[in-house]
Amino acid sequence: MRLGGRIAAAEEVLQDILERRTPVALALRDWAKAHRFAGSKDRAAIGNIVYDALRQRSSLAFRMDDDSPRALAFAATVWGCGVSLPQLDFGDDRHAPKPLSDAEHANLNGRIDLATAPDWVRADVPEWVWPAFENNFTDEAIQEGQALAQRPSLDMRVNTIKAIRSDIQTEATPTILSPIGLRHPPVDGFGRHPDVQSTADYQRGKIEIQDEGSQLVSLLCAAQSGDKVLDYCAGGGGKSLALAADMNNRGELYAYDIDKRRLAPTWQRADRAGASIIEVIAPPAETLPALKGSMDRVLIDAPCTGVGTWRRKPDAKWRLTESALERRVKEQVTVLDEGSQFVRPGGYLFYVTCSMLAEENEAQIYSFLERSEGFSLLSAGEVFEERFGVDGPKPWSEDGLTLTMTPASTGTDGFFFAVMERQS
Ligand SMILES: C[S@@+](CC[C@H](N)C(=O)[O-])C[C@H]1O[C@@H](n2cnc3c(N)ncnc32)[C@H](O)[C@@H]1O
Repeated sequence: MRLGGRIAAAEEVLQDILERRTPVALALRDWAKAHRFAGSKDRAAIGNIVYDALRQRSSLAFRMDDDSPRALAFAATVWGCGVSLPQLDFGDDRHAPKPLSDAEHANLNGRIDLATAPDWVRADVPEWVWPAFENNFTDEAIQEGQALAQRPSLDMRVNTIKAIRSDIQTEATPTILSPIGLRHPPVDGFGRHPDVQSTADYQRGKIEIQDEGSQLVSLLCAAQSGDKVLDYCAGGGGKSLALAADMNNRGELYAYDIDKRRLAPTWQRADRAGASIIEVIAPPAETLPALKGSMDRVLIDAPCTGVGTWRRKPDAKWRLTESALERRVKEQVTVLDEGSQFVRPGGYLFYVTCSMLAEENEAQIYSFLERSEGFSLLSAGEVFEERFGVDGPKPWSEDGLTLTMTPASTGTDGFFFAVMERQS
């Protein structure tokens, strides 16, 4: 396919996403199925235009004075993928979109200054979420929003049950904070990340794909060999696998989730990683109640809005609603109340979200501490410095105790982390 055909295809996919609310990955897959002639480079280029358009939807629409899929596709091609204006002369390409109008041309040439846009537009954060961002990040709120609208890196965690970082055959470079992370930087232009899953190291379980932020929160749980640990919202087992490695595959590690289907890949993933200490507890979870009050560590990786992952799931940013946020907040209350019952006196409760909204984070922890007896909040900042040193990038901390990692501050996905000790 030539450039014109790729832009037209991106426009079609964006239309599907914006008008029919189709999730981005599904829309791209459906398009590829219906257009089998498109090669892998075409699919990558179309994907980049579409993802960039969604990441920066409000600022691109402002600069184009138009929020149509066509305007977004052209804007993302130029400002996201680095295509120059003369390249947009499609000549005889009959699959190309119709030629640019004078106004479109002028806008792509920078006629409208983004500096004149409202802050939420410059930050590419939905207008209704913006007050929460400003409240959290004050003078740096625009920078934080903009960092969430950039392309992400592809991070891997070295599975220390099977390998050390220097064993891995890769062009990826060591991550700054995580001592067991490797990173492929964000791709440029129409590029794509290497297919990590087809490498021998991946297939032998030596590496997992896991954002550095997710690695860091798992390491911050400081799980020790021989501990009894419960991963209460284990999902597909990403953090359970990281905890098992940190425990040197010794001890007891239970992976529970209310959703059986989400848990399902965990058995196979644990097998590949050699993480034999993971015991999956799937609903109806008859063995779960017997664990109450006996865990050294309980991790609650709570259901959340996923604001911190907007770089990877930019369609979720524009789909998020206040009622969805309210639902998540209620679920967080439930998982905290349920999961905390498993901590033994003297044990630790970890609360993690991949959100950057105080309502799901600090506010959730403070309300838990008020309604439940026997837990006290410890300083996650001290643990962070102990594990990752004092010289590297620093997360945010509103209260000096909990931590919020963000793309702008730590170069990771956004993650909130709090640690509490159960006294009695
Ligand atoms: C953020 S995801 C977990 C991701 C996972 N820990 C990982 O690292 O891949 C949150 C999970 O919480 C689960 N969940 C929601 N309500 C729950 C409840 N009441 N009890 C247990 N799990 C719950 C969801 O099914 C979802 O899989």
